[in-house]
Amino acid sequence: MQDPTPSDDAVITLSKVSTSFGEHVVHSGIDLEVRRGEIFALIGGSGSGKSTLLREMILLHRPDAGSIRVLGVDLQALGDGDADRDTLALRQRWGVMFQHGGLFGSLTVQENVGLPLREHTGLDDALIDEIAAWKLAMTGLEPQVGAQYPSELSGGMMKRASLARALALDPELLFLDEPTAGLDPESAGEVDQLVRKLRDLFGLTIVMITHDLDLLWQLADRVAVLADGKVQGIGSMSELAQVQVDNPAIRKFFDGPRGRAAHEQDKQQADVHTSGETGEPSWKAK
Ligand SMILES: Nc1ncnc2c1ncn2[C@@H]1O[C@H](COP(=O)(O)OP(=O)(O)OP(=O)(O)O)[C@@H](O)[C@H]1O
Repeated sequence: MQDPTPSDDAVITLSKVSTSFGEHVVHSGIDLEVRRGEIFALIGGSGSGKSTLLREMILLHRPDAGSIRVLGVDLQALGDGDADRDTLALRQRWGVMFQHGGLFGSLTVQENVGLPLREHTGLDDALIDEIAAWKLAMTGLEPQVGAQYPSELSGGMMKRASLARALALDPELLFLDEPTAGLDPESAGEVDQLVRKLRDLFGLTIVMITHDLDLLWQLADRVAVLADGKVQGIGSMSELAQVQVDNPAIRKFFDGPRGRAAHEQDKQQADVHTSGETGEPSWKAK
């Protein structure tokens, strides 16, 4: 299931990454690869080190050992801090949507979305506003939302605004931390479709952390399961569903009512496809 040789289209490569906090070992030799254009998910129980790994990929934390290459750049070779020119250049090639949005409460939505452009480009204010309005439209927000403050937004709108900001600099790579957490099923389904659309339209590579099994079955091309400091398995959800029988760490995600329900939905989808029916599969109607 796991591809042992690094492929030419690798956008992120982790090799023997180890991380500890004091005596607490979080990662002990993580190897994985994210390929261009795929939607790659990191899953694992609480405390398994998903967020730490994501933070390491975006230069917010340095591992104790091992190497991480992102977009062809060896992160260890970069200098510390934002003042380093290469670090700054690399940061501009990815966008991050944080779990709680990470929007500044004192700025309007449009100002939040325009912030990366103000920080990293010499564009004038009028052009920045225009680009920010376009990014908001891309994520399905009405133009008037730009004048609102984050506290006035619903959870789903907040996720969209945060996504618009992550897209501000036209990134090649997008990191999504729990993109559907805290959303009702309808809003979660809309975020799912939006992320898929963005990938298809712009060829983005997407790395996400999620506990949302529906999202995993519907959106993720490949999934890495973290447990006990290691990657326990990497593959499509269907592939993981096959191997979970022999691996208790992976089985956890398929056991329990939510896991079984999501798996059932996948099987129903397969049945719809093989029976030749057309239209939206039943599991889409959440
Ligand atoms: N800055 C830190 N200092 C000390 N310990 C930390 C720090 N950051 C993370 N940890 C510990 O590392 C472990 C992994 O944390 P991490 O947040 O990466 O897990 P996670 O898989 O994302 O969990 P969750 O699903 O609950 O968000 C946890 O035990 C956490 O307490």
